[in-house]
Amino acid sequence: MGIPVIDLSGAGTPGSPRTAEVARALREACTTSGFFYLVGHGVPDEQVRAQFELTRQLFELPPERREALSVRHSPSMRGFETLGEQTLDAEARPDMKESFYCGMAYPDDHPYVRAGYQGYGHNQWPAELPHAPAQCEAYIQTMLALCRRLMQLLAVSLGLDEHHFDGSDANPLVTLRMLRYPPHPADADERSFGAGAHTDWGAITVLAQDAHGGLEVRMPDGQWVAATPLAGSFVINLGDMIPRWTNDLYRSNPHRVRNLHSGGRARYSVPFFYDPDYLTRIEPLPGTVPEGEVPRHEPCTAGEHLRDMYLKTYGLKAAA
Ligand SMILES: O=C(O)CCC(=O)C(=O)O
Ligand SMILES: [Fe+2]
Repeated sequence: MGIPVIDLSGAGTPGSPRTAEVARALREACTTSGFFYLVGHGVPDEQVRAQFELTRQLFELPPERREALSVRHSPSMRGFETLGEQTLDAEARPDMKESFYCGMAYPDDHPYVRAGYQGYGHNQWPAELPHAPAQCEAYIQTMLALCRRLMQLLAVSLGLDEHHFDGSDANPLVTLRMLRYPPHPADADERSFGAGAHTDWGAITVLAQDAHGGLEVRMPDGQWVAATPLAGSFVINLGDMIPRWTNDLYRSNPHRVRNLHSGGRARYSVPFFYDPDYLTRIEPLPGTVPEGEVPRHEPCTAGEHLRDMYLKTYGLKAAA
């Protein structure tokens, strides 16, 4: 079994003619691989290309500048992280990737920032790249609109009203990450990864990957399958919040990265992580707990769920 391709054309807005057909394809993907390629999404190639160009520029900044803008100096986890700073798979070596995190900017007097909710706050931008803030903000808005549409299609795929999730992201908890993977070292062992095996934690991830490949997905039968780059597509996957929301009907499958196919060059990727409002309740959706059974997960808020995951892979201390 491979990673399916879903074509969003003709289903891009509520009530559009292919809505039911795309929802059926989504249900199939979400109950099996939890991953699919999305084509016909309407995001201009040029906008994605510009994000990769910016990613390259970010990692060309001198190490001392990246250190000055480290996530360690940001209460909202925005900025640079260096090689080895995250370990996604606790059994593996630290990840061989560097990244830059940014997100929607929330002002310091926003109630969620004042409450210290993880992930809400301002960004850290390098002054050397003055176009970065507006460009990333535009990309985030494009991705947010796409994810809102995907949530509508997910609702239809679950037999719910198309607008069931509308309004669940009054203060979206979204993260744009730009990643650089150095070439896989010749002396790497079986515990060396660009990104160790992990599931994503949030609701939906929209990944733009470059043409080199290197992402691998574990299918329900345990096989690792390459997410071979498909020009013009995004790789979409569900994070752990969706199984929690669907009583494990929909899957968040493990994936990992090894930069093995780039001919000794760096690999770049740009994932966007979509989560609803920090305070959105994540509990089984109507119709997902079979008659006579008890829910498989404790209810929580989206924010509580994410905070637990960050603590796990960064060894951060719990926020007071
Ligand atoms: O770089 C990739 O292809 C995947 C990155 C990833 O899985 C993540 O950041 O969660
Ligand atoms: Fe991931």
